[in-house]
Amino acid sequence: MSLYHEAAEFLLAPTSDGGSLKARVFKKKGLKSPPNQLYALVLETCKWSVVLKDVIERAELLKLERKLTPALSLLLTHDLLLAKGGIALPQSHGLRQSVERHKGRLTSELTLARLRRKSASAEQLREQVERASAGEEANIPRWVRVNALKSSVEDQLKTTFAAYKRTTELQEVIRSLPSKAGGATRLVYIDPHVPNLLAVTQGTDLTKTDAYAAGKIILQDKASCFPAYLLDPRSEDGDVVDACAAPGNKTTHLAAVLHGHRPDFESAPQTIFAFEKDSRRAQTLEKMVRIAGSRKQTVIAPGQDFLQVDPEADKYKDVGLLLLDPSCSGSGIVGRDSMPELHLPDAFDKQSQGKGVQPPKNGQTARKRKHGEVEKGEKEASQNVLIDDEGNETVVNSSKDLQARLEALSSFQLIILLHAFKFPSAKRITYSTCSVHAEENERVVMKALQSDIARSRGWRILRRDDQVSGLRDWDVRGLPEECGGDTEIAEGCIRSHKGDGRGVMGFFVAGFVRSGGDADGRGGGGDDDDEGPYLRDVEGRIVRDQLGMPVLKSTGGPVTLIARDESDEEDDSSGGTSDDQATDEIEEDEWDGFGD
Ligand SMILES: C[S@@+](CC[C@H](N)C(=O)[O-])C[C@H]1O[C@@H](n2cnc3c(N)ncnc32)[C@H](O)[C@@H]1O
Repeated sequence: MSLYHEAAEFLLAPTSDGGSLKARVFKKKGLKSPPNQLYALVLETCKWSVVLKDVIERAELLKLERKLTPALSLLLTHDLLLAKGGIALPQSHGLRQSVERHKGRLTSELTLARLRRKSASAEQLREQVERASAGEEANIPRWVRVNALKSSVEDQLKTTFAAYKRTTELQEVIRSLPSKAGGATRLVYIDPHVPNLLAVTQGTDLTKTDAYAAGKIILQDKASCFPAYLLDPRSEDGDVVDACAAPGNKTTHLAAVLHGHRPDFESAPQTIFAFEKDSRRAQTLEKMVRIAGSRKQTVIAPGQDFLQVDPEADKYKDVGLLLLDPSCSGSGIVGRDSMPELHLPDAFDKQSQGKGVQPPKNGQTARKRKHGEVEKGEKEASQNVLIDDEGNETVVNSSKDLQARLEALSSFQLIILLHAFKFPSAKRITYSTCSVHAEENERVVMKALQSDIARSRGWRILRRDDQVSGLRDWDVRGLPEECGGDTEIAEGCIRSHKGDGRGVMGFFVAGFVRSGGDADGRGGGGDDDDEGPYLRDVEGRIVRDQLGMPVLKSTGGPVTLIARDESDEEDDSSGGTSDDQATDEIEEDEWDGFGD
């Protein structure tokens, strides 16, 4: 079967058959064509179908070539007029000839279609098509976290984004489109909430940049950066746990925040324990941590279920902070199925007879139809597929199914949170999901706060006033009605909504702190320890001796100076050079999709 026949099948299949286009193409067994090529062809044809339908109908292609189906005519015309290499079939191939012999007519119809759309150039028409097909992704810029372990915002503005124009308006970035003619329309914006975060014009493949290959930039949605920033790990906080770590966006962010908070004196080494139950995903985590330059301080436990970890074990005795980002419904993720609306040209019999919709022939339809819309007879009932943040698909036929799925997820999420409460020295925890459902968010928080373990160990919500400044200023908060009307808890919860103009995905994060030791009188952080081991003045500044060394609460004396050995801080690059990082590229979906 040719590339075009395989592509036609995907073009016409309802999206409810197995999730996103990407998932459907890449998971399909026995394909003859390379999945990358197939995916690009179907997606691009779909984007252009609104223009190409017009071109094909006006050129009467289906009247002149009776053997061509509407789907094949779209795919072949797309490649003939818009693909660099033209139609990917031998010159003598019948399908190729059936379209190529009308090249003159089709080309002039494309020009006329462009002029009808008031586009001054082919480039402008392309921009129009991109914008029209972008769906909910049209409201999102490309978020780029500059990895403080390897680079800085200043560095990146001078290098990777040197051709970009600075703007202070996020909306301008969202509306901008890359121009092939130059960098004039490519914009960069420095985020005011999360340190080291940039928003840039969508549409440029940043995974091809040196900075990406070298781990200097990480493609991560803004909201996905909230948990590590909210947890705010510092040198005095001890070890850190990332309980559900792959693919590693937040693990590497934790390392970067820690690095940014390094005191100017030698402090105890800190370990990030990164647990990941799924061994395959743990490999991606390993790769990401290595590329990001934090492999040395991260202990990865591949295949390790966090719930099987003993909080009382000696090696976790110094764990002061935990980041929990468990599996969730993924309902806040933007662009899970980014397939644009398909516009099929009318079949010839309809065009000539002008008699309304003709019955579909051979799986073709004779009218515009939306993806996922199923012709009667093709399938009895349409199914909805819920794709979670790990890409797993669950068929959800009714609201009852959805409720059952949410119940299962939220019970697991609560168990993870209660398990984290048990770590004896823990003093701060963040809990996050990329779900929009209160069942997985505020309701889990409320149940956790009401649990026996929370009460006995003194866990409470991290109040808005006590949060890091960027998130204190973020004004989208939890739902009071889901927090039993408790505004302190609702205000402590942080939400983000897709499509609200802030350019982010749907997300939720809450922080927990301990306000006392546990029933056994064991340490814990609590208010007394919130400020860490150093003496602070009334304004919260660390008290220093005459030489500028911080004074320890425990001894009343200054910290002993040990020269920092810079060589210890070198990246662990032994695992891979930037060359192999470039070829060994992490799939973008995994890089920023699951965890977002
Ligand atoms: C939402 S994803 C985490 C995304 C990640 N925090 C990031 O930002 O890149 C959830 C991950 O938790 C893992 N997971 C689920 N249950 C787990 C458990 N009990 N112990 C450890 N990992 C678990 C899943 O395999 C999945 O990789």
